[in-house]
Amino acid sequence: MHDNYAVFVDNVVKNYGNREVLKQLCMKVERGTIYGLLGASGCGKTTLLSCIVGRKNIDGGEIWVLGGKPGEPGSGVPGPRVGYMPQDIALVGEFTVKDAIYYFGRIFGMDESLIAKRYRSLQTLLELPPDDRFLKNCSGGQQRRVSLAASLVHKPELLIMDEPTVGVDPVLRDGIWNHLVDITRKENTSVIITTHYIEECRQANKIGLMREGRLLAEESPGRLLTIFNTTTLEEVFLILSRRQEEGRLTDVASLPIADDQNNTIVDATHLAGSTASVATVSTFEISTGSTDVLTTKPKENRCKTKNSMSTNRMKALLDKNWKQFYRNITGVVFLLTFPIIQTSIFMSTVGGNIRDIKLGIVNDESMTTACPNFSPNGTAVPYDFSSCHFYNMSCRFLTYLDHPMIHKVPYDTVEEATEAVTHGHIVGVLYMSENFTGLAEERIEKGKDIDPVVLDLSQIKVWMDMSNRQIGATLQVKLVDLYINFQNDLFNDCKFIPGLADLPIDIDYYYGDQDEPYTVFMIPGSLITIMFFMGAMMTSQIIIMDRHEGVWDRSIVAGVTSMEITVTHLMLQASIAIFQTVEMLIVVFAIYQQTYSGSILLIYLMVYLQGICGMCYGFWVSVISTDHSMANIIVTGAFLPMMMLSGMMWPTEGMPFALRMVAKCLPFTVAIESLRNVTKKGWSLDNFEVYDGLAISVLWAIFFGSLSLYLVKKKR
Ligand SMILES: Nc1ncnc2c1ncn2[C@@H]1O[C@H](COP(=O)(O)OP(=O)(O)OP(=O)(O)O)[C@@H](O)[C@H]1O
Repeated sequence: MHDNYAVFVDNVVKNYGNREVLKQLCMKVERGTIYGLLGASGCGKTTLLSCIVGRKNIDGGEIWVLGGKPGEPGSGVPGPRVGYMPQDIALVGEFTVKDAIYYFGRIFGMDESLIAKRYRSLQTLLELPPDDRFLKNCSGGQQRRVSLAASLVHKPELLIMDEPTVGVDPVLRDGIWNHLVDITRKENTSVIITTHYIEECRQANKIGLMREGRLLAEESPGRLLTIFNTTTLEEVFLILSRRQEEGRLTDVASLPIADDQNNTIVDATHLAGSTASVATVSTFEISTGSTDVLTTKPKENRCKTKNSMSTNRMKALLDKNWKQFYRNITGVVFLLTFPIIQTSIFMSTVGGNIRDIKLGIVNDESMTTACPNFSPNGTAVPYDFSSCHFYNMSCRFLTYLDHPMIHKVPYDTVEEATEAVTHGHIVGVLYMSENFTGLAEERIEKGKDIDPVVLDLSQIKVWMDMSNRQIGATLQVKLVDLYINFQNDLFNDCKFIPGLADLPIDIDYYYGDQDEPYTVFMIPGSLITIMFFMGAMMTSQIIIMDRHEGVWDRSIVAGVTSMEITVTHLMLQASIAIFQTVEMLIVVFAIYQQTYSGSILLIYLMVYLQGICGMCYGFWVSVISTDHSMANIIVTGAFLPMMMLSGMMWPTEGMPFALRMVAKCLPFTVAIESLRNVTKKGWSLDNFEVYDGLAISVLWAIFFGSLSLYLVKKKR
């Protein structure tokens, strides 16, 4: 029975949360007819059409389209048997008029010459703007006409249009209606059209008057006018709406039902006393009235509707994505310069040598930090094999503080200097006592027999402001280093055994060295996090844009699969990521001349895979987000915790055990460690600790990708 109808809607219920929008709605659209769906804004027309084209799931009842249920084999949707013009323009702003029509033509599997032919005829029919005009530069009405042309290009069996004539010139509107009448007659096309202009529906074979999720009546316009004895459909609608308010809607069911065998349409225009479009309507016969048409088998598919991935559709999608990308110059500039800017900023700001730390000097021995005319020559004089006379040791030591990191600020007293620390003018105070030289000599002379008071006074005292730990700790380490240098040189002058001044612990380095800047530790983390979050941001934004513009839904109705859309998006972005990865590596290893030990190809692969992983994560974010703002919040909100847990700034060994285990499972904790193993240790894929970094990127990419595809299919 359902085969007899283009669309058969049976007791359909649709809820948005607790709100019932479609209430046991029934609707029958015979093949080869025009069905006008009328109703006030918000009554559920768009929802009903979305359910018919399979973009929204229903909560009750059944829908049959061209003999099958939407989304199931044998139905017309999704696929080229249906032409769908949604309420929104649902086209890519970066498309030209011609691109838009060709995009859908290709998706529908038409060959280029056929698309060209159809395009020319639609151009004339719909007075389309010039070929090369970008849609974003077209007026709303022009965009709507292009959108209509896109739904007509493949001559579908069923045409579903959500308010196609809004903002269209009356003459052109009349032309569109004439065309619709023409294709229903000549090609047996079935048409469902919603409109706010109730009276234009006089040319429909049947109209459905919809209110608050229900059809008040479903009848030919002429019969409605006769039954209610009115001159306009507006009046009919008003009468029915009042009856619904009064709870007398049952009366509608008792209306005389249109005789299916009645082949002649009532001349509605004549009844209305209007002259508009008389010719078309009065001579038009309902082709669906005849039994043979009602039972006609669906037309054989002119275009293939396979659900598997199709090369043609993939090509069309890739072409669309590419045009969307390169015609958006701001986007291109951003995507290609962002990695360079980010990496350069990181390299220039993190781990660099700290300079000019203000250190207060109180030197009670010489009463000045300048130590005028000071020369270290002759300040350490050996006089036997085990002794040495010292002169002006405080000045000698201060010469070692002539280092770019330290800016010496002289103070007369410790109190003054401490005051300066409390006001943040300096970060520490270094003090040497009045008899510093003598005490230093005694300290060396007496060794283990030294008086503890002398030992204490012979020390260089330093008070540090450690509120900025990084500066305080750096200065502290530097002071110890400089003191060891000072003592080594001193002992050398005294002809003591070389190395006596060294710490009694000899540290050698397998990988890296003591002076390696902090930047080196951070590089793997920064490369991986920049790449990951750039991929996530790029993908989530582009996919959400596609969804919001309605291009995604429209393409799906046209027969494109979610998998094809996703794969083609990822293909383009993965190509962009190839360049972005190259740029980042050039900045780090060529411009900033950081050294690396392992294979550069492996380094490249590890960073690149994190970009892919980020893209899949971005895809997931786009699926669970309702809009750009939500996606931004999720991506940026996750950035800090993931970065903290990644061990890029502080080793994971510093975390509680349970948290460390969680951190290790995240996408880039292990990946960063693996990358560090390659860059610093030169390890290859033979080492599990490199291999696991690659594996975790791939596994997370697969996880996010599959989860997103599942959610996309489920969420309708
Ligand atoms: N995704 C959604 N979530 C929740 N409510 C929704 C959603 N989409 C639509 N609605 C609500 O469902 C009702 C029916 O909306 P629908 O868009 O189908 O109406 P319509 O008749 O097409 O209106 P219009 O002619 O203005 O487009 C409206 O009240 C709308 O606010």
